Amino acid sequence: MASPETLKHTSYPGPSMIILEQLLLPASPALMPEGKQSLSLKVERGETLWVTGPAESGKTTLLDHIALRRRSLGGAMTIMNYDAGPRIRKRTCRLLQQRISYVDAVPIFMERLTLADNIALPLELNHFHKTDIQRETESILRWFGLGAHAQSYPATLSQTIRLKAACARALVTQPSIILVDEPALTLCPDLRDQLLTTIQSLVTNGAAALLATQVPPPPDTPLAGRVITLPWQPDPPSGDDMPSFHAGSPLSPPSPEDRGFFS
Ligand SMILES: Nc1ncnc2c1ncn2[C@@H]1O[C@H](COP(=O)(O)OP(=O)(O)OP(=O)(O)O)[C@@H](O)[C@H]1O
Repeated sequence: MASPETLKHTSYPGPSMIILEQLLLPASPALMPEGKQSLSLKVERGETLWVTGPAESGKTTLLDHIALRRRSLGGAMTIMNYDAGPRIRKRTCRLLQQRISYVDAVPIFMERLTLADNIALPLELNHFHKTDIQRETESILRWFGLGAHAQSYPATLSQTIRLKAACARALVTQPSIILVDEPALTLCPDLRDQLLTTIQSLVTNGAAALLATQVPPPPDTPLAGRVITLPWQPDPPSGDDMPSFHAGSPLSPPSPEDRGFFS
């Protein structure tokens, strides 16, 4: 099989998947006097970070920045050892986005494609071989119990099924960074538990996950991790003023060549 054009883990040997240095994010003026906050943090390989906070505290905006969907208002961002700030090259941005998956609040589908074809799309964009695409797509459809909807069109499906499909599409490539916004974590308890269990396996293999919710995760969550609260109120500096969250060893992130994960 031709090797897909992707970022191999050897190109980012350090343990940090994400480094934010005084990244300027908006927040409701009702929460932050100037309507903005400055966030510095590191997220390591094999780490889960729960991003909590009230409505309009900047959770979605933070995920959008890490997904490289928004230009930052200021500060610096490094993703997998690449400068992901305003001067990021188009090619680097495209390659990083192939390793970042985002289950956003209102997932958008190609409405003229079936659910199965929508889920296969990230594999096609990563130039996987046809037989691999078929096998991986069928596996993840089964994994998320979406087999009966495989040939349906997204517009004909309920919101829960669309969110399930968005989760399948986000995870089919076994990404290095997984971002999940609130609805997939709150709409349906069964979906939430299955999603968190699946992400836990990817995190154990070295991925990093950021999950946004208004309320902190319950103690019995299948995906334990560090919790931060927005809007960000940094502690007074004490030597190293950047909080560094070390959880787990610097494992290699899962590679797209690892087969059968969802079988
Ligand atoms: N493009 C933008 N330009 C300026 N301000 C923005 C932009 N997008 C969002 N905001 C503001 O940033 C603040 C944070 O919004 P965000 O959607 O990140 O909040 P949230 O914590 O995800 O909220 P919720 O829990 O309600 O989803 C809000 O006050 C919003 O109005």
